[in-house]
Amino acid sequence: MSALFANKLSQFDESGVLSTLLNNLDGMVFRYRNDALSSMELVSAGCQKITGYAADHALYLSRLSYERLCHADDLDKMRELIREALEHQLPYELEYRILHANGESRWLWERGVGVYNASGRLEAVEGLISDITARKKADQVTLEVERRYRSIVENAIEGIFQSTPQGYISVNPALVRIYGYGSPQQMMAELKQIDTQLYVEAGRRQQFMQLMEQQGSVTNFESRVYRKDRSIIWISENARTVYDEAGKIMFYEGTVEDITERKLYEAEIEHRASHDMLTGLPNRALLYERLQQGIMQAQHHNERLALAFLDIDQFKYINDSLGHQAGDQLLQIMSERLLACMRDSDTVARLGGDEFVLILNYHADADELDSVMQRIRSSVSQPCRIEGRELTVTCSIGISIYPGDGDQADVLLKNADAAMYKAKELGRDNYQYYAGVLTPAVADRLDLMNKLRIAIEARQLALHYQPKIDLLSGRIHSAEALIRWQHPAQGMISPADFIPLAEETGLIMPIGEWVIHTACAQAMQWLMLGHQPIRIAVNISPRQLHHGDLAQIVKTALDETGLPPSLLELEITESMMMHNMETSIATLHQLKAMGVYLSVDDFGTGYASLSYLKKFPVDCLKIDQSFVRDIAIDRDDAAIVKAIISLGHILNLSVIAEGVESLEQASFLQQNACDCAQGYYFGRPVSNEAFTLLLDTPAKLTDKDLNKAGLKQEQPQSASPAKPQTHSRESLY
Ligand SMILES: Nc1nc2c(ncn2[C@@H]2O[C@@H]3COP(=O)(O)O[C@H]4[C@@H](O)[C@H](n5cnc6c(=O)[nH]c(N)nc65)O[C@@H]4COP(=O)(O)O[C@H]3[C@H]2O)c(=O)[nH]1
Repeated sequence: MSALFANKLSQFDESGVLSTLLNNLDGMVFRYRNDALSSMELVSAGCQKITGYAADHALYLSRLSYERLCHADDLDKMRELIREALEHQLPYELEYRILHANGESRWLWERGVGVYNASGRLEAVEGLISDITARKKADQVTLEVERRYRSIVENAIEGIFQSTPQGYISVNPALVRIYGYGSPQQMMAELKQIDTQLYVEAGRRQQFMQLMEQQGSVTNFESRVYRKDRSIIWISENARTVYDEAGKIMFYEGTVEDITERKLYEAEIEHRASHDMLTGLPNRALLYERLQQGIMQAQHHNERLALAFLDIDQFKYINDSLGHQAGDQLLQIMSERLLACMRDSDTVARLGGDEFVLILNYHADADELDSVMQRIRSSVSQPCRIEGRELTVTCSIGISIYPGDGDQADVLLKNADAAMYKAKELGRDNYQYYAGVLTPAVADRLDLMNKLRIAIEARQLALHYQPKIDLLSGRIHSAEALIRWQHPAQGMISPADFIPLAEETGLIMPIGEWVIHTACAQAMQWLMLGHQPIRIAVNISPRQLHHGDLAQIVKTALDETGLPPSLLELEITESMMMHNMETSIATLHQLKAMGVYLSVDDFGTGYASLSYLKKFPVDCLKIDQSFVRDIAIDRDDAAIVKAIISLGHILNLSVIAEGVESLEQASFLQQNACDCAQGYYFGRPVSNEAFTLLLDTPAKLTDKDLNKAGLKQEQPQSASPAKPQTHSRESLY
């Protein structure tokens, strides 16, 4: 310590205790007089550390000298503050920067107080100065962190908020934008009742606060909210509760994301999955859901529910004759009309095609339902303009009612469908209630239809084969494939029972395709096994000829199985060919061009005439079994059969008779130059295994048989049969 400083101190502290204390202080104690130079009376040793200069340095002979170390920017403020405090006899406190002897800038904190005499005049100023550089730096860092934080908050794309149960305490510009306000201040001032002003769903804010209280946070809390202009958007909130030291909730803070676009997209995807694209109506999946809900509700309230199955009567005709676009337009018009007839709480769904299903919440009596059905019928049958034409259609409706007609969605639908079918049977353009229409016949039919739907996949269908015999050689010449349905519970079901149903429901398309493919594969197998070439005949139904792509299906089957086209025969009834003649002729020409063999089935039962027959590229006439049955005893039938044989030969067609059950019938046909015959007499339809065995064994129509009837001349096996008739007989290839 310098001599000067020690001297000064000793004036105050004779014992030295005070000077030791002051010099050990982590700061610098000072006292200067209130004279012209502000002469220093006391500066403690801390001066060295704080300023880098020794306390008794000439510099400190006056306060003014000390002030030269001060940062120019802080000096005036410092002086002014001290002057004002002293003038009012108050202590002062200030912070300023100085230049340390080592060239560094330091922050100092100074606290001073004036010393006044009895008359109140300022005698001296004394005080303490400490180095607060470290704290200032820390403050700076804190400030920087805060600045950065603020910048993140201000510039975030997500909305950020702090709120209390009473309202917002801070919000960022993004949130202000999301909620459509002008500024954070405006938003916080106007949006006071968050629960009612913001959330669309009542009680949503309470749920938010409850979760915050229970879990301390919420994640992806999705809600619909009102913007300032009352438009509605979807938001997702993530927030946490901030507690004070005592564990009391101070506020909630969190982020808000506008998820409206995502929600709209999700809604669109959901809509597509549950609605029909053409009409926008609920589809089958949504119908089931609504129906199940409706049933539950009706059950709960002990009410009834009506389900109406509606089918547009002439739709197929319009679709076929005017084209799909016209059909689509008609369906759109119909769906709008149906919607207009229903209440908002009811459902109109489209199952596909021209089938609509309506769910009616049905509170009142049957009259109410009747009047709705009348309204629907009259609305559907109003004329509509499609592609410049005026069209009028009608509809058939079947109605089932919960709980009387079923308490399961499936059952109600099935029963409404049955009732609709009844309405169709009763001449269309009417509606029928299920109760009362379910005759055993209808029930059986529905049952059969449902079973048939799964028959192919369940491998319950099989083909049996019936031989067709060449009457000249007595040998198997070809085979007719006849479908068999082996039902696990019901046993063998006759095609006569299910083929018409399959035709009506459209199931004939997959079934028919399966038959063609299986028959081709079988004939090819026989060929591969080394048997003589056996032509396989397949029955074609009207829908296959008129609505499917028969030529393509046949081509695919031939390509896939490798069967030569000439070994495939298609049997088409004459009535089928007469209907929709132009399409029929075109399809038959396509098939003929491929090399497929074509026969007219059930010949003689339709309206075929010579002139028509000439137009069709057919190879063979098949005389219907109703004429064959009595040829031996009925002269008329015998005459008809003879005439058909002649007619066929005149047209250069082969002729076959079906339903041949006796030797007499076979003899008659042979005598009258019929080329082939088929019937129980020669062989019943049998399984493929049995038919393969048949091919290995001699023909049933043995030489002995034919000789007995005086028909057959013995002929060597290898020799080709003589041609007794004048008409040509095509070769198998
Ligand atoms: N009384 C008597 N009947 C005989 C005799 N010989 C054969 N039949 C039977 O007469 C039917 C001949 O077939 P269809 O006239 O085409 O009549 C067929 C045909 O229209 C249809 N069908 C059968 N299989 C198919 C198929 O795969 N596709 C299509 N679309 N229809 C088929 O079902 C009808 C009935 O078939 P099936 O019950 O197999 O009955 C067969 C056959 O078993 C006989 O000597 N006497």
